[in-house]
Amino acid sequence: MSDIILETKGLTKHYGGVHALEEADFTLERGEHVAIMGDNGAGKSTFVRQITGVEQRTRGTVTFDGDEVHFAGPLDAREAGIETVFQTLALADDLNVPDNLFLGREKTKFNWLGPFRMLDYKGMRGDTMAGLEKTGVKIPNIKNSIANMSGGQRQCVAIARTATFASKLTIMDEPTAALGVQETAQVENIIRTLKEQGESLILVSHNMRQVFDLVDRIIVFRRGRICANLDIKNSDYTGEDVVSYITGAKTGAEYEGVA
Ligand SMILES: Nc1ncnc2c1ncn2[C@@H]1O[C@H](COP(=O)(O)OP(=O)(O)OP(=O)(O)O)[C@@H](O)[C@H]1O
Repeated sequence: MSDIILETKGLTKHYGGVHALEEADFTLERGEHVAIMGDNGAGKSTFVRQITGVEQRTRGTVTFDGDEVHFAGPLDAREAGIETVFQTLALADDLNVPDNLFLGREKTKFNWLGPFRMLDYKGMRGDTMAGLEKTGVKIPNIKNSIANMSGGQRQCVAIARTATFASKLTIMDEPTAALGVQETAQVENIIRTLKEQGESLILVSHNMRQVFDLVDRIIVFRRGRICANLDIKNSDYTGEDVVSYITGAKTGAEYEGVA
């Protein structure tokens, strides 16, 4: 089994004349936590959308868990083992926690009373509880609809999907952007738990403290291109260095010192 869980080569996305993503070469090792940083409009979300099947790339390759992949949509990516927590949470307000977690991939069981399969509510509740426990998320009552939960709780539910489905890669696009201090701390704790469990993670974030706290490596995007690859665990890069790459004051750290 290769140590690389995700690799992109020459990944490019043009929206008409807008070159949102240009020739992105990127690798993520199994169990590694990498942050993607960059100014507004730098191409971070575009990069995530090409990996998660939300959009079809203009060109380039994506290799996931050893296979070159062309996801037709987000469900395809999910089935392959990529769980994404988007900025817009993609949770259904009127549904409860298990229904949200299993939306689009409901668990069914054989119905002895008829010829059809039926929804396995008990099984889904059990798996939900296990997923929440694994990530340390505390939700008072999983049967409550999502609409009655705080922003932080909702975010935790979205993240708990990762543990429930034993995904191979979690991608979070600014998971704490809309959260308060306590809720942010809760989400960050879950990310630490995922690290301890060996989960691979891509974290899109503007929060320098958070990134230095949580990840092994920072990738900086600028004007659609990867302009820096900074191994922050094994070097003395500072937040100032990262800002210099984000603004373009510094250049030339693409895949420096990393295979
Ligand atoms: N559907 C689209 N159609 C046309 N242009 C787009 C589309 N989506 C993104 N863009 C453009 O592509 C560029 C990259 O956008 P993207 O959303 O990836 O940036 P970002 O780094 O995620 O920014 P932010 O931090 O603000 O979320 C921007 O110039 C944006 O206007």
